[in-house]
Parts: sequence; C-alpha cells; structure tokens
Amino acid sequence: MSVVVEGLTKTYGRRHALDGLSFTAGTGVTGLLGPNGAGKTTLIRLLATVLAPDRGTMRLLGRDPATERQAIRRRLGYVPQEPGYHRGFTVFEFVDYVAILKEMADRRTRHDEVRRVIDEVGLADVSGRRIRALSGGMRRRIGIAQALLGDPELVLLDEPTAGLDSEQRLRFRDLIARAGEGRTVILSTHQIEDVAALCAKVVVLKDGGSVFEGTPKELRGLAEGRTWVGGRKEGPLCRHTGEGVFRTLGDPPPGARPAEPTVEDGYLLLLHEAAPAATR
Ligand SMILES: Nc1ncnc2c1ncn2[C@@H]1O[C@H](COP(=O)(O)OP(=O)(O)OP(=O)(O)O)[C@@H](O)[C@H]1O
Repeated sequence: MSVVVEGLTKTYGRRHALDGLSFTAGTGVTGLLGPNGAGKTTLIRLLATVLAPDRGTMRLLGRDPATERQAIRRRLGYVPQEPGYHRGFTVFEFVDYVAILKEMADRRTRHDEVRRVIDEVGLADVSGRRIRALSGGMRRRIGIAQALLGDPELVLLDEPTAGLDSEQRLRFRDLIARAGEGRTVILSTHQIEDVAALCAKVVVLKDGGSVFEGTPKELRGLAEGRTWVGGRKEGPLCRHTGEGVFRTLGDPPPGARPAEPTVEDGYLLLLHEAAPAATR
C-alpha cells in the first residue's frame, strides 16, 4: 500500500481537525468524501508533508515523513485547494518555475518535461498565454500539469473540480482517471458522481475520523433496500426529486415504493447514521 495512515490527530487550538483517522490507499484513485469541515484538506496537507500530525503514524510510498520527507516529496505531486498562481506568468513559465523548485536542473530535459505535462492536460495551444487571461477550468488544468511533473508515484488533488462547469468536469474525470493509471491518486471532492465514476476506493470522513472505507459499490450498498420514492414527506432523510416525488432513505413512509439506490443515497444515509445522537 502506498499510503498507510494510523491514528492521525491534528488539532488547531482546541479544535480537532483530525481525530484518530486511519486508512490505506493503493494504486488507482481513492476518493475522500465528507461534509465541510470533516478534515479532508487537513488530511491532504498532512499527506503532502506540508503539515505534521500531533499524533499518529503515516507511511507514504514505504517511507516515514517524519524522517524521510525529502525523499517522499521527490515522488509526490500536489494540487492544493487554492493554488497560488503567478498570474503574470505564461503557462509554460509557471510550470517551468515549479519544475525548477522540484530540482529539475538540466534545462533541456526540464523543458521537455514541462512541455510533456502541459500537453498531457491539453494546454499545449495556450502554453504561451498569460495565466490571468485563462478560464478557471484552464487554470485548474495547470494545477494538474505541475503535479504531474517528474511522473510522481503519489498524486494528491484537493477539490480539483470545484467551480467547473459540467463539460469541464467530465474532461477532468478523464484526466484524473489517466493520472490514476499505475500510480496512487488521492482525490478530495464534494462531487459524489465523480467518486462513483472514477474511484476504486472511497473513504468517508466525518468529524476528523473515517466512518467508511470501501468501494463506491459498497457505499451504495448501504442504501440497498432502504431507498424509497413517493409517499409523504417524512423525516430528515426525505428530499424532493426532479420528478416531483419525494425520495426517502431509511424506513419507508406510507405509500412509498422501493427505488434503486445511488452512491449518494448510501453516503447520505451513512452520514446521518454515523452522526452522534446529540447532533441529529
Ligand atoms: N489553519 C487552521 N486554523 C484553525 N482551524 C482550522 C485550520 N484549518 C482547518 N481548521 C479547522 O479544522 C476543521 C477541518 O478543516 P478542513 O479544511 O480540513 O476540512 P475539509 O473537510 O477540507 O472542509 P471543506 O470541505 O469545507 O474544504 C474545520 O473545523 C476547520 O475550521
């Protein structure tokens, strides 16, 4: 397993961002799901070796970040939630700048690698354009390009599709699926459909801990036999659908009929049932 995390705890003041989190991830795309504030960004930053945990252990690519941070960083690609781009740079200049920071000293090989990753994310045509003149979707692709420099074995993506339109999101799915071939990709997202379409594995975080680790199919399975349409509006897990009927999770309301669950149904049910009684 390229990522093995056990009992990770990270506190900001008195607030537990992560509270004894454990999980593993191997080759392919692992999705991190969880409500706002669950601890996804904190976890990604720990995996990126940007932050150190207060307690717990991590093994990344077979190494310990507490003692071998440099060696891990050389095999790691990271797209932060809010990448700070130098907007006056062209695409090429920016990716080249990151390549220099990644210690790619030889200019010719470095430039070849910069062109390769820019091409990989479909930005070859705008390589000479200034970042400030690009769309949000193109800027997000620059984030992926810089993370792929040097062909890392572990790639960390923190909400890479936030704010993208549907067409761009679908293009991103292809990009992320390709990135997950033969390497470990950890993808933090709020897009459950992306997880369902892309991820071999999903980890659900809640209040700084892991409440689920399995396949998207297993997550969907949690709502098997517990998803209903029609009937009255009843309970907190009842919502409107586009067809004008109610969709209910859990016990069936009177007059409802069974429905095929989705990954989102399993996720919503899990979050509700994993909540401490006091917060329901
Ligand atoms: N630098 C910080 N200082 C203080 N508290 C922080 C800091 N970073 C995160 N937190 C707190 O830690 C908790 C976890 O935050 P984190 O950003 O990791 O969650 P998240 O799952 O990524 O949320 P989102 O989905 O909204 O991005 C939150 O309660 C947050 O307010």
